[in-house]
Formats: sequence, structure tokens, C-alpha cells
Amino acid sequence: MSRKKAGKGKNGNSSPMTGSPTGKQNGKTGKSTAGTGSVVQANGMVHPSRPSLSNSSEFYDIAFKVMLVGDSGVGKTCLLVRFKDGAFLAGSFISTVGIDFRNKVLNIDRLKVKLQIWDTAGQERFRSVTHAYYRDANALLLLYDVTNRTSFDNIK
Ligand SMILES: Nc1nc2c(ncn2[C@@H]2O[C@H](COP(=O)(O)OP(=O)(O)OP(=O)(O)O)[C@@H](O)[C@H]2O)c(=O)[nH]1
Repeated sequence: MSRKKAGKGKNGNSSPMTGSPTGKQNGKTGKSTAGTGSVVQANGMVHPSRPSLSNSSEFYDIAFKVMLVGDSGVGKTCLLVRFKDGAFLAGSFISTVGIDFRNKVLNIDRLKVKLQIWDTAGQERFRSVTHAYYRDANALLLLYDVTNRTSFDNIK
């Protein structure tokens, strides 16, 4: 099986469309979860199993697009950063603007599996932007805050 390159910016991730250059905002300043370089079609969609145009040397055999969905503040970005970098984003809450993604390549059964994990903004005002990215997703992770019943109800 031929190997393809995984898209990877300088932070190990790529972000084709964030509401700000940083992907995160708190009303005043943004926090970066994004890097550079991406494989995006004209309609803004990224297809799994397509090779990235980045200059990374990390190859993969198969790719999947995964979306993190849920209310603002349920911990989508924290979950992604924890999974990707092993760190917990402590401190003040900075809300995601628009949409952002990070790549992670895992070795599973001797295959390099690239997960392109999209972190959507939970705020209502970004709903129309983030919904457009669901269409070709391979998996949706529905997140809620166990201490917030409304965030669970809103999963529907
Ligand atoms: N106690 C606790 N706090 C968490 C946990 N995960 C995230 N948080 C906190 O919850 C807040 C929101 O986390 P984010 O990951 O930015 O939330 P989000 O779902 O990405 O929010 P949006 O970007 O607005 O959609 C931050 O202050 C985090 O520190 C967790 O597992 N436990």
C-alpha cells in the first residue's frame, strides 16, 4: 500500500478555516490551536485519504475525518489538545472561532492511520459555518459537560 503525507503545520496541525488567524477567541485576544498548510477543496471540504500538500515527512496509509461537536465550553478543544499533544489547556476559557483542525497519525495494525480532527465552535453564531463541514465526516464525536444538563440536551 502506498503511503501518503499527513498534513502538518508547524504545530503539527492545519487550519484551513478559522474565524480568526488563531481559531480561538475570548472577545479580545485569540489563542492558537492552528498551524498552516492544508488540503482543502474549493468548497472548503477536506477528503479523507487524500495526501496533504504540506512539507511534512509524516506518511499515512488511510485517513479519517473526525468532527468534535457540542455546546460551547464542554471541552472540545481541551479534549483535542489532550489527545494530540498530551497537555491540558488549563486557565481561562477561550472560545473557538469558526472551525479548526489538527492531524494525528496513529499506528494501528501496522497501518499509519491519519485522524484529521475538526474542532468546531460551540457558539450558536458559528452553527452555519460548522454544519457545512459535517457532510463528509467519517465520525462525529458528540460532547457534553457532565455537570451541565443543557449541554447534554442540546446534543440532539
Ligand atoms: N474541570 C474540567 N474542566 C474542563 C475539562 N475540559 C475542559 N475544561 C475547561 O472547560 C473550559 C472550556 O474548554 P474548551 O475545550 O475550550 O471548550 P470548547 O468546547 O472547545 O468551547 P468552544 O470553543 O466555545 O466550542 C476551559 O476553561 C477548560 O479548562 C474537564 O475535563 N474538566
